[in-house]
Amino acid sequence: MEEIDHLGHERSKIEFDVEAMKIVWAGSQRALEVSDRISRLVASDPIFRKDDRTILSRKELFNTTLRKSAHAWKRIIELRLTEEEASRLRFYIDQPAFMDLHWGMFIPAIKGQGTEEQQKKWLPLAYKMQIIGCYAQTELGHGSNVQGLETTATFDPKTDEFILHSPTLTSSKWWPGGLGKASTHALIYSRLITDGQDHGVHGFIVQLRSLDDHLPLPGITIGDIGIKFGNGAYNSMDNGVLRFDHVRIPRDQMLMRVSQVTREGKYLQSDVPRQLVYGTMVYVRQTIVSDASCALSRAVCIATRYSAVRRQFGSQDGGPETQVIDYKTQQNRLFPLLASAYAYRFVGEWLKWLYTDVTQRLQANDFSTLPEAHACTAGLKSLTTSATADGIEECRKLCGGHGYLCSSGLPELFAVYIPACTYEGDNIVLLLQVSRFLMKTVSQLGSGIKPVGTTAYMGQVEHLMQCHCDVQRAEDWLKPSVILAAFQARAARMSVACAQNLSKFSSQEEGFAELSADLVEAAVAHCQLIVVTKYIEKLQQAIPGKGVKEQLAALCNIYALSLIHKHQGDFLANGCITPKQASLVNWQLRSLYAQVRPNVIGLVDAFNYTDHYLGSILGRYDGNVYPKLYEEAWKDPLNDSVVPDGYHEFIRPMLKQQLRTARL
Ligand SMILES: CCCCC/C=C\C/C=C\C/C=C\C/C=C\C/C=C/C(=O)SCCNC(=O)CCNC(=O)[C@H](O)C(C)(C)COP(=O)(O)OP(=O)(O)OC[C@H]1O[C@@H](n2cnc3c(N)ncnc32)[C@H](O)[C@@H]1OP(=O)(O)O
Ligand SMILES: Cc1cc2nc3c(=O)[nH]c(=O)nc-3n(C[C@H](O)[C@H](O)[C@H](O)COP(=O)(O)OP(=O)(O)OC[C@H]3O[C@@H](n4cnc5c(N)ncnc54)[C@H](O)[C@@H]3O)c2cc1C
Repeated sequence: MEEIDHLGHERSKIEFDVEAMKIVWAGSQRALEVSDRISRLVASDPIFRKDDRTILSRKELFNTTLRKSAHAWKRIIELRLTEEEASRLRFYIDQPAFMDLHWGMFIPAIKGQGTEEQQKKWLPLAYKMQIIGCYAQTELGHGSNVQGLETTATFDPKTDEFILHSPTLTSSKWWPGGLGKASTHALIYSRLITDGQDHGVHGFIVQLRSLDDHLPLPGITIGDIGIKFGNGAYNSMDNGVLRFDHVRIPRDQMLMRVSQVTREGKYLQSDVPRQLVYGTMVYVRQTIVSDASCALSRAVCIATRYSAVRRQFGSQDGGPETQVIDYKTQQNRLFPLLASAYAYRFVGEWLKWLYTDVTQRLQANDFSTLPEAHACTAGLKSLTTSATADGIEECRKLCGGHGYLCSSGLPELFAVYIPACTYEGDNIVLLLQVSRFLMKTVSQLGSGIKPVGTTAYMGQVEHLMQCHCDVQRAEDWLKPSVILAAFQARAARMSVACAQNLSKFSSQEEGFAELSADLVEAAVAHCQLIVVTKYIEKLQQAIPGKGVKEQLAALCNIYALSLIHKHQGDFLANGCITPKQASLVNWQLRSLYAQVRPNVIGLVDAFNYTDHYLGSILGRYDGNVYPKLYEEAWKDPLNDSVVPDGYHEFIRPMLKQQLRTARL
């Protein structure tokens, strides 16, 4: 039987080349080919099914994690997948697992902080999965404050070993993914003590479990920390707890690229900055920005397709009701999220370039761009994950009641995504790092040090403090120079205001504590400017395909103008725009919504997500929502029997008792 495309009418209206847009979204023709091939491979393999995840018990769910990970590894070997293909495989399997931490943090940490010798010893074992590693930094008592970690690694010159110890309950390692049940090894961040002196936090490779029977090694207490938010979701991950009781490891298991301990127990610091110990977090924060575009685009794809299928009110003469996507309020909530998904994609691409550049410089002992890389990764991780978490929840609401069903895919996506606002650095703590960087930049203005990179705009601070926005008609808001000037003026004015207010305090520390809410807002303004700038720069490149650039430009304008609307308090209070110009933003936004409306199904089709990956009845490619929702309801285990288990024990006696009481 021929399949009906319930969204066919929508697809017939699309004004741009969707296939060309798929290439832009994927990054290149080759990346699209890899993504497409691997997503189909996953979708067609029954071991990777995920439609039952929300009803499995924790043990069953974890068992599927193990099965899927082992099967994925088998396929990687059999098909000789490249690193890129293997990473796509993990992405499309779409189930958080210990493998993420092994490949995503354990290996990068050894690469970034290990000496050549250490890399030679450990990386081949890790690459062949002969050991499984995790990243164990956070403790029960400290996560954000890394310098406050309490686990100790004390050098014993007699035996040439470090003794790992957990001196307090709060020093127990707590949260590391993969630690609870799967890992054989961990990168333990602990205080280095030599000759009674505390040298602060350093990384150590520690074996936790036997490679023969997986039992914990002597002196090690280890387990899972318990069930987390939401059904399914992040519960496939074995986040763990770990305590050491005087566990000995050889000296050469301290990662020694940044600093070394000699055979005699002497502590040596190399030229490499200490902050490199935090390097793995910079790497992962960068990947999290691209991940945000994936999570948001997934939610937006579901909400957009469903909004085109769903009809409510507005029927005239028995004709069809209005598609909810045609309500301006729906567009005003949904289209800025669609635009944000594209914006985060492009800023993620740029951040990847920045990270690659800083890594190459570090290898050549050029550390000059490290502060900028830290501020950008911290700030953009914070901005994009907060907006994505809120955006997923907004998409759920955009789908009305059906969005609350697990079969919409949105509750699980929300539950699995929201910890991104916390892991790899709490989002507020990270924004405070950005504001520190901004305050330093402002304090150096006029000292001869020219601001570069993402703070280069501060070089024109005098102009930015008094310039006026050049908008008279709504269409003027479409000029990239006008948008950039408004965002630059807002960011510069907010940072300068914070710096001026800070100078009123007797100490910098007191000022930072008192003004931290304002500092966070200044950091957000700076990060939004980066996203807008990188999107505009993307549009300056050649982008092939009929109508593709026009659609991307419309989305860029929607992204920027919806932010101006949302934060108009900042723009107005700082005198960057007038109330009249703020109202022209809304006029222009409405016109942009009308421009993209016929194309929105094409813009979400361009993500090229399979129905398996989306995991949503509401977001099905064919829009065949109602029959599938109806069918799905009958699969619920509660519907296995017509009369529920427990009827005779609980319902019947209640009913009978009421009957007796009524008769009395
Ligand atoms: C089959 C294939 C599979 C493939 C898999 C592929 C990919 C998967 C990828 C990844 C997995 C992704 C997700 C998995 C999910 C979850 C994992 C979660 C893991 C974790 O959460 S790990 C723990 C993370 N913890 C944190 O982020 C803690 C946050 N806190 C900090 O970062 C710091 O403590 C702090 C807040 C920055 C403060 O540090 P402190 O030492 O006190 O510093 P300051 O005094 O404030 O600053 C001193 C100085 O240093 C600069 N600085 C700080 N941090 C950095 C840095 N990271 N890099 C460079 N410089 C830094 C700071 O700016 C100051 O500079 P000054 O010039 O001002 O002195
Ligand atoms: C799902 C998940 C997976 C994780 N995986 C790992 C892992 O693999 N390995 C690992 O080592 N860790 C992991 N973590 C731990 C994670 O990195 C930390 O939880 C995170 O860094 C936040 O630290 P915290 O819990 O100490 O929060 P806290 O710092 O205690 O935050 C609590 C509140 O205090 C506020 N706050 C804290 N400091 C300040 C300040 N200076 N100024 C203003 N406000 C402040 C925060 O904004 C927040 O609102 C994971 C966590 C989660 C949730």
